Amino acid sequence: MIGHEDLAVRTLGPCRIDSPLAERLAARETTQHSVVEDDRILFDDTISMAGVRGVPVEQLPSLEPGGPRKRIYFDPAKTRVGIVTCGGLCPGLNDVIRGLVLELCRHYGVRRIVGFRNGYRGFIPHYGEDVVDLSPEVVQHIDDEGGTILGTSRGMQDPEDIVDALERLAINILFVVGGDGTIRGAMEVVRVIGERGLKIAVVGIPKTIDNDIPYIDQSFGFQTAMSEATKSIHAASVEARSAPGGVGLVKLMGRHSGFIACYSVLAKDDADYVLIPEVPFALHGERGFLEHLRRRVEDRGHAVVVVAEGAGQEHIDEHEPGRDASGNVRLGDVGRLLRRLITEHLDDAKVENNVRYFDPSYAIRSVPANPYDSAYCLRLAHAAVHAAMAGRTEVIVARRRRRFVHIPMALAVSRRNHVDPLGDLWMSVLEATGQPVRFE
Ligand SMILES: Nc1ncnc2c1ncn2[C@@H]1O[C@H](COP(=O)(O)OP(=O)(O)OP(=O)(O)O)[C@@H](O)[C@H]1O
Ligand SMILES: O=P(O)(O)OC[C@H]1O[C@](O)(CO)[C@@H](O)[C@@H]1O
Ligand SMILES: [Mg+2]
Repeated sequence: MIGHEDLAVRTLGPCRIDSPLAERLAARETTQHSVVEDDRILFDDTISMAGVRGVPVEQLPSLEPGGPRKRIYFDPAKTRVGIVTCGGLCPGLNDVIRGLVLELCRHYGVRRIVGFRNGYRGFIPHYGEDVVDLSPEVVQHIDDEGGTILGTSRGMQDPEDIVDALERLAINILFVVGGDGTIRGAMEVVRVIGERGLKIAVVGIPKTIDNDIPYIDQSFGFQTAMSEATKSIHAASVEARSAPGGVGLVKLMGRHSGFIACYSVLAKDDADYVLIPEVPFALHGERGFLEHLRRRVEDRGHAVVVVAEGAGQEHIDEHEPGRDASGNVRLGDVGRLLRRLITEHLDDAKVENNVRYFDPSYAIRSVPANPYDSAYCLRLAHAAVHAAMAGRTEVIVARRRRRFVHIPMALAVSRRNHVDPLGDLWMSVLEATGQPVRFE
């Protein structure tokens, strides 16, 4: 069970400097829409969960609220900031970079901001990467484009080398934008910073189109990515309905978590089956997926199947599970497997079929953020700047139950966010598709 110690946020030291934002904060109080800096946000959100702890309300586990502080740790005029984006692309990365730079410059008066190129390798001398000076002029319109103007990469880098680079450039604050791997990397950087007795804040803005970071409502870019995915589901549905025995099969990203598959199917409400990593399924047999699909095609003349890339890995025998440069497991291609098996199964059963396979792949994550995600990215960037200027370190900023909070990095990587097979989301998917609870 999560306790106080899991939620404690590290700070570099006392905040002794008046914030340039102090005047704006004078009239703030905790309301339904804001939480003042010395209040706390309860971790549990049901009476039953809070009740089992059996402690008075002020002793319940709680999170530090995000947002501006009246007094800050860093002197803006003497603060130098670095920004890095790591891991896979995600809509909104440029919005986050832009938001960080604008908030730092315009509201805090920080003038020296650099971007490191191509993820953590941008710190390492032998790659020969330059650093990019980031100013409001440079970032003003970067949100019109997908991707990240800084570039990104996978692959391990030595945290000692990273901290060497921070020291060489006299960086006081490092913002890391990335997923679980990036946050683990940042924790290593924090460890070395501590060993060298440096006062450098490291603040993360969590990024993952898979939505697999825990304890947060939803990661930025997810809404854009799932909206893009609905286009392929629509196309699959049109193809399926337009051919005898039409089967539209769509494979979507989602290594360990099937959120994109679930939400895009709910948005389109055209799919008959959703297969996700969290819910294993049998392929063969009377109650297996293939036989159910055959009946559906015979009854209705067509079907649409959406599969998350991490689903059904146990069915892929010929696959050698290698790892990518960051150590992430390389998945077998469940989409191609299903395309073959569905065709064979319908052929064997003498059911006329036309299987159309869609793999939108990177197309869902390389687009610019939609307006909702852009606004979300900007607010996360603001929260990250407030946290860092107040000397918070080894934290990510996040929105949890619609409140901006600081979550210790260790907690953010302590587990993965999954679609709960017993939860509301999966229930909604089952209702929308009409598929059985299990294929067994
Ligand atoms: N276990 C780890 N320990 C230290 N650093 C790590 C670790 N895993 C990854 N990193 C660092 O973080 C970077 C990004 O990690 P990774 O490629 O796994 O992407 P990610 O941040 O998890 O994002 P995505 O959601 O796209 O997977 C890597 O290039 C590597 O430098
Ligand atoms: O960019 P790469 O290394 O091909 O990684 C693809 C993976 O990255 C993710 O988009 C997560 O960032 C996964 O959904 C996908 O499996
Ligand atoms: Mg990852």
